[in-house]
Amino acid sequence: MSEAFKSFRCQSGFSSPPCYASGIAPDYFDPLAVDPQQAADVGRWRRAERDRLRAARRGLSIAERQRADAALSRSLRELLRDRFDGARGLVLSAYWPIKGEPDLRPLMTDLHLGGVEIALPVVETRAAPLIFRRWTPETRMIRGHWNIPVPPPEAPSVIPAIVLAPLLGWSGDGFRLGYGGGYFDRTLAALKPRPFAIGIGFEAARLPTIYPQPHDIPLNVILTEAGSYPARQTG
Ligand SMILES: Nc1nc2c(c(=O)[nH]1)N(C=O)[C@@H](CNc1ccc(C(=O)N[C@@H](CCC(=O)O)C(=O)O)cc1)CN2
Ligand SMILES: Nc1ncnc2c1ncn2[C@@H]1O[C@H](COP(=O)(O)OP(=O)(O)OP(=O)(O)O)[C@@H](O)[C@H]1O
Repeated sequence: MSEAFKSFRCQSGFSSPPCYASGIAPDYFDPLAVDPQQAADVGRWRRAERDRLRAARRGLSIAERQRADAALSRSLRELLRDRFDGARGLVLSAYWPIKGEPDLRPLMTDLHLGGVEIALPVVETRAAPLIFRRWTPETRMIRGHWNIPVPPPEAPSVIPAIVLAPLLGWSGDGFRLGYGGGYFDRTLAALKPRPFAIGIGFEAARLPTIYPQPHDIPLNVILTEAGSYPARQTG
């Protein structure tokens, strides 16, 4: 018996299949459950869409961005007020904008001053769930994986109740296309209880579908500069 399997043995010493099943993490994602040909086709389509969407986003003017950032900040504030009583005392994971993502940093500061605990995602281990570190306007950021600015290791690690997920692409049924690392899906799959996930993106990045795969987890709501799309009531 391999070392890995030994650790799943029942207390009683029996090693029946149900016993193994109880030892497998409920968020385990089985790559063999996916048709490899279909997964390869979707992967190719997603890579092409990511390139197209990144180019389209680069084409937005400064004025269009500023209008979208202001509209998104307003509707996020309203959502937090209506659904979370303002989220005072809750941990909200935001993001440090890269590659033309909507910039909500002024709102991060306002929320912090209003008593919301702000965190930022950090890739600490590749191809693993993200961790989250506390951010305040005084935090001195360092360069993390992919050069994304992140809080330093001294910043306390926290578990968010609400997570903002920047969208490269999105669909009306609540699915997200990101940069292809699978980080948000892994993180939402691993966190118990699952945080309330809010997608933040541009209206123009809407797709008819992202061809959801078994690992894709829909967001609870998607906000764009043009509206709010309630995908799921709870996670
Ligand atoms: N501003 C911001 N911060 C964020 C995210 C985000 O989308 N936006 N993330 C949201 O998740 C996490 C970082 N996401 C990442 C996603 C992909 C790769 C990456 O290495 N991409 C490879 C392709 C990977 C593959 O295809 O397997 C590449 O583009 O070369 C890195 C970080 C955490 N922080
Ligand atoms: N829960 C999971 N467990 C294991 N692997 C996963 C999980 N979720 C996603 N992945 C892997 O990550 C890869 C990329 O996923 P996907 O195309 O959905 O990325 P993405 O959501 O656009 O990326 P990101 O969230 O980093 O911006 C998938 O091919 C999948 O194999």
